[in-house]
Amino acid sequence: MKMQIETTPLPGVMILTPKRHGDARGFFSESWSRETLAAQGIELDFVQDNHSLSEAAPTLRGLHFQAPPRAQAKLVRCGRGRLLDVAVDIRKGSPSYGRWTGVELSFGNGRQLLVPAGFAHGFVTREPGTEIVYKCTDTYAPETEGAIHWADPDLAIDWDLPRGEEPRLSAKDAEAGRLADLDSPFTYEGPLPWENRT
Ligand SMILES: Cc1cn([C@H]2C[C@H](O)[C@@H](COP(=O)(O)OP(=O)(O)O[C@H]3O[C@H](C)C(=O)[C@H](O)[C@H]3O)O2)c(=O)[nH]c1=O
Repeated sequence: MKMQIETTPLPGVMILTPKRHGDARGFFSESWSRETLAAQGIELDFVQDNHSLSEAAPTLRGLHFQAPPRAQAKLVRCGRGRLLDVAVDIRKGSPSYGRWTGVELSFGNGRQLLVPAGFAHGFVTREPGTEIVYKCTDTYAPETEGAIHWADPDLAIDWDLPRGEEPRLSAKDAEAGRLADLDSPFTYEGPLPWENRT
């Protein structure tokens, strides 16, 4: 099996873990293959790869999204270090609207998180020098970007921060508003194709 596919408590958000072919040199893995995912009902065409380094820990980036028609699904993995990756359902009318899930991604566990369009995405790093790499199904469109505050009390995300430590943030993220004050540009259109297959 090339890719282990697991559900999370948040419908539509999936954990994809590629098989690592180990040998005396180290390992090889296919981190993404359109064919492998399509066979599981996950037909996504990625058009941009992103890579960011966060020097200090905890650094928190998010919660971000691009609005339709430039919405992005993302396939996220941790190239170096360790992070908690978080997705929030912001599709109006969704049975899981406003719910979040968090999964630890690390170079060690090789896990990847599939964040569908319609979900806000953010992460907090757990080691210095953590790198994140992720594929997106649309290109960068800053005019469509939206943000939700990482500590939105209605979301009540448990970022599991070290006691009393404030995360390093961008000014944009520090000033983000609450989901309740956002007219989300996303509307629930029913279960995602892969929700009923796994
Ligand atoms: C997202 C993006 C940014 N940039 C430029 C714009 C700024 O000059 C610089 C940093 O951008 P920003 O502060 O928005 O980067 P992050 O805070 O890491 O934002 C990302 O973090 C969360 C977790 C995400 O899921 C999104 O991909 C994205 O919003 O990179 C680009 O040139 N292309 C891009 O696609």
